[in-house]
Amino acid sequence: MPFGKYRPFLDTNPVDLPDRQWPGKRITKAPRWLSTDLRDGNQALIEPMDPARKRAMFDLLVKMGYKEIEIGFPAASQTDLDFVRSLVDNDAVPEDVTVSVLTQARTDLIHRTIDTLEGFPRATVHLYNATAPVFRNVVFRNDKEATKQLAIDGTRDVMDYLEKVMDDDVIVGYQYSPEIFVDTELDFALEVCEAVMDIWQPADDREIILNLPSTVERATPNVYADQIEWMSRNLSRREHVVLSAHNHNDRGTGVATSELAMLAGADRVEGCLFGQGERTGNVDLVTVGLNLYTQGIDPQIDFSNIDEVQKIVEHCTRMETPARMPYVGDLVYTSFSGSHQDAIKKGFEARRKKIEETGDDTWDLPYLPIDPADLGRTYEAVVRVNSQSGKGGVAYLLSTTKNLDLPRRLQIELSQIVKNHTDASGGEVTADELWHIFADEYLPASEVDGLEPWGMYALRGTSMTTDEDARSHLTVTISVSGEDREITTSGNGPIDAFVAAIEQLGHRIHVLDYAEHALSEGRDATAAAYVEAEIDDQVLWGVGIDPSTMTASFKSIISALNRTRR
Ligand SMILES: CC(=O)SCCNC(=O)CCNC(=O)[C@H](O)C(C)(C)COP(=O)(O)OP(=O)(O)OC[C@H]1O[C@@H](n2cnc3c(N)ncnc32)[C@H](O)[C@@H]1OP(=O)(O)O
Ligand SMILES: CC(C)C(=O)C(=O)O
Repeated sequence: MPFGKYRPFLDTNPVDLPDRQWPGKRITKAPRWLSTDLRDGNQALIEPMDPARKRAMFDLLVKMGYKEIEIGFPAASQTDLDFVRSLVDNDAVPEDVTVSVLTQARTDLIHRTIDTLEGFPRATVHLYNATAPVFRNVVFRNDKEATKQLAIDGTRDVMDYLEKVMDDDVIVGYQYSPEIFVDTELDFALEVCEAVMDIWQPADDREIILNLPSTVERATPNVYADQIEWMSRNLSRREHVVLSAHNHNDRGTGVATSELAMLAGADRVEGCLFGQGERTGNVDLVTVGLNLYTQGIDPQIDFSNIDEVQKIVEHCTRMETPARMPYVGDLVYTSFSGSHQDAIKKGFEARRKKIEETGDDTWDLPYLPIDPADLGRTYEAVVRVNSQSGKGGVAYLLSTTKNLDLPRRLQIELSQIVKNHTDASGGEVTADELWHIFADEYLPASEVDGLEPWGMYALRGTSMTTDEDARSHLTVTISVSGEDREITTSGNGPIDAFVAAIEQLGHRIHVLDYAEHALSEGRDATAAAYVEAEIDDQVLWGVGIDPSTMTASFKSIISALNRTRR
């Protein structure tokens, strides 16, 4: 491949900042956010949003807490213009939300854009022109002076027209973007921004937003951070400047670029939900916001129902969210692989214990950087089982879906049985399928839908008394190949007595391990019993489930016994 035709970005765009400060900084608060879903996001859609979709997107952004929303490029089309007007006509903009509209630096477009703002109590006019060399040379065929003049004239046009048509009580802010800031010579970008400020005259209560886009992402994020810090240090009237980052994702590092920009002095971040936008998209506001959240910083945005956000965005944009999309993709809280599942299962157990014992709910779970529950996701999907899974995953799934708390060696035994299935099918075993595999193997007499009862032995009835020496006297009816046999025995406890009954059927049986627990609470509680037994030289587990703990334990022995003959 002819890589020689590309040049290192820093060869053409060096940044002289040997004493850069941003690497030593920390992000401590959320930036000001601007959502450009309805503008940069919308202009990149195969099918731009219709009015109903735009309104659904706008309402979502408001509900999530975005306070600055770019609602379109009203001079672009009647649809864009009608939508802007519909927000005023329907009184849809809450008092604490400022809408923003984009325009090129062309007088007719500026006038048309400002005309659409009639009736808004507050708004931002956003003007852009390209300042980068390739645009100056190829697109505009302008030199530096003419390029700067376009920005100056555009700004003056905005101010003059606002003065002419706007009521005094309307608050109109101003945003200027030198397009492809990253490709523009830094001193020239600064010169243009200063010239724009000379016209706008930022002051107390008259801020200016200087938005410095990586319109096309072309270098590593540290280079953009250097550029932002350089601008932040060199801009005059810095206290009246809102320095804004507008990052695209062409190299796949849009999020890192915005984050480093915050370290470097950006006060504001523009982007789109789930990274919609031109080409590879604008920076994903959800990821940047939730990255802050996972550092204990309030993003000031409500992500607590991420699935609803996803549903509405997918409806509005007609774009699907990839399964690996940070924080929202279908698979991002899911582990298939054994060691991950094992660690997650142990992590959840340790967390439960820590909260019970100390009340400390600090999040510290292996492989899960965020608590899925915070985003409205359930834990159910956290662990899924396929041929890469181990005992931990299988046990986790049975524990979360059926409350079964399997002893460790039973987990190992079951995991092998499940592996045989996954190796044969090659695919995933759902929680339902896992339950069927488990029930078919360990609950031969179960009434689980779709399973045929099987096994030579079945428990039909029991009656037990205990004498004053605590000896158990048991009469038990066991079906043997369809024929009921009543056996009377006694022992040092119910299990001992039941083992004696099994021995009367001609088996050698020795109980190695036993565990039981309640599956549910209350008067109709059910119990699960697990037994590991050596029966006629085979060592294996049995499981019993019954409202009576004693019957559950007998069923577990019958389960193991049947399994020796399967
Ligand atoms: C990086 C970004 O995302 S910027 C936003 C981009 N978004 C969009 O373009 C979506 C909306 N745009 C549109 O609907 C149309 O482009 C319109 C209505 C704004 C203008 O349409 P047209 O008048 O047909 O012009 P067209 O889009 O072809 O623009 C190219 C002309 O505008 C000039 N131009 C481009 N950008 C700017 C600007 N920011 N300021 C001033 N002039 C500009 C070009 O130099 C070119 O001039 P020329 O015709 O003299 O060569
Ligand atoms: C208009 C500007 C901010 C833009 O969208 C870009 O440069 O990507």
